[in-house]
Amino acid sequence: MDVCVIGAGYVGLTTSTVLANYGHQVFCVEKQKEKVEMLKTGEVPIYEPGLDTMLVSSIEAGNLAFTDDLAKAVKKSSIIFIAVGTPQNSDGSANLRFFEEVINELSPLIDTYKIIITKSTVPLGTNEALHGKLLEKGVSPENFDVVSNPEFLREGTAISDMLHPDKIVIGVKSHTPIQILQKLYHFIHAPYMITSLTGAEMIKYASNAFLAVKISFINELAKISEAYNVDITDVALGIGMDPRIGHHFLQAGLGYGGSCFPKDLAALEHQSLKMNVTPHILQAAQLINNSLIDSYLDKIEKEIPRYREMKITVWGASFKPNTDDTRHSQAVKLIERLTKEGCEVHIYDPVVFLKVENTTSYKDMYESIEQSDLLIIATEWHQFIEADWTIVKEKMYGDQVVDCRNCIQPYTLKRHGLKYIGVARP
Ligand SMILES: NC(=O)C1=CN([C@@H]2O[C@H](COP(=O)(O)OP(=O)(O)OC[C@H]3O[C@@H](n4cnc5c(N)ncnc54)[C@H](O)[C@@H]3O)[C@@H](O)[C@H]2O)C=CC1
Ligand SMILES: O=C(O)[C@H]1O[C@H](OP(=O)(O)OP(=O)(O)OC[C@H]2O[C@@H](n3ccc(=O)[nH]c3=O)[C@H](O)[C@@H]2O)[C@H](O)[C@@H](O)[C@@H]1O
Repeated sequence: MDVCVIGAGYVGLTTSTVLANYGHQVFCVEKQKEKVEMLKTGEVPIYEPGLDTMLVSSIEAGNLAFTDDLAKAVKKSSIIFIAVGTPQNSDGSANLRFFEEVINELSPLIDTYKIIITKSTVPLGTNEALHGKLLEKGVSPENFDVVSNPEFLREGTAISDMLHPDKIVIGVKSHTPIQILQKLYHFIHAPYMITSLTGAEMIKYASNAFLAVKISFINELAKISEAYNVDITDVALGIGMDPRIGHHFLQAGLGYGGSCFPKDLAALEHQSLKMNVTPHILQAAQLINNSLIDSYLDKIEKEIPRYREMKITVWGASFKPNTDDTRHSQAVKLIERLTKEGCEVHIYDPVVFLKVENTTSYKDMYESIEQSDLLIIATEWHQFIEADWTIVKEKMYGDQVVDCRNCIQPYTLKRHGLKYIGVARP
């Protein structure tokens, strides 16, 4: 099938590459010219394991092309994905500027039947409004169907998540496009969840909100557990054994970040308040998440009152392991706070070379801890969990390690003469 994907971010690139890899003819349209030029040579602007190899082989097979020419791509395609960003406005609402720009550019180009699929996460009612707008702009109703097909991939495992999702959510106004979508996704074996356009939008927000609430729940329990000298990792393991609860998203620590959870919770809260519904749980989840950096700083101050005069190394800058994305990264926020407090901050991340004023970034993990008084682990990269603690002990001046992700066994550090500070890990 001939497909046009608008937006070459995480979602657009993964969608384009996977569809092209399974035999579809894909045009990926990106408005940033330098990004297009880079992608044409097979260079991927983001760190996403496995994406570069699949992208290059799709280009070589002649199934994937990059362009900034929307008109050309739309003309050749019967299926159009919108995968542009929907960032956060200062009042918490979703900013639909990019989405609306696409609709304005797209509508005059629709002169034969096209399925317009929204992959971007958009507020409730956006796809209904899109349908109305296209009619208003004079697009013939026979020439299009709008589909809301939200994406559930995670950064770091984007390809595998897209190939093996637990469901495909399809929001429609009419059943006409469903069979075509099933053909498009012939290589994915997952149940279809068919609902209304707005139902699909809500499923997407609800999924992210539920996962974020789960994280804030375990972080609240971690605070209570700490007060009672209970190990939160035991609690997470214990409650997770109940299949109704499950083990996922019960890792206590510095909280959630990234390009989606913070903005999607804020957007859902905004949509809820707009309808005079107070979203107590969503508000509490955000409140807890926003308190976590302070909690760790209080903890550090309690254990090491002179920490502001110290040389501190932070391991981790990305919002989670296996990505170079630092959008809304709790690690970066922590680094910025430490710098503001006057600490001398040194940083190492396996893929991010962070540039923050008054900090020093390193390309070598062990070099970054030379003569450090304190080591803070802010992102649970595998390299940190598997660190050689003998080297760490030798190189550091101090002996304290703050594990903001509860990702290291306390006794591993103790065995090497290092002091472990986690949350609720007696
Ligand atoms: N990042 C993720 O893991 C996931 C993101 N989402 C949602 O998918 C959407 C996209 O997210 P990302 O891929 O992270 O966004 P992104 O911000 O990384 O990439 C969006 C791309 O679209 C391009 N763009 C903007 N306007 C354009 C236009 N008029 N024509 C052509 N290209 C244009 C931008 O230049 C940018 O390269 C968002 O709504 C997000 O909430 C959903 C699931 C996962
Ligand atoms: O809409 C989106 O963009 C995506 O948002 C998340 O994916 P992602 O942001 O890539 O990352 P996650 O693995 O969900 O982690 C999000 C944040 O939660 C934190 N987290 C996760 C799990 C946990 O137990 N504890 C915890 O603090 C991570 O460190 C990270 O900062 C969702 O998991 C995806 O399903 C969704 O498609």
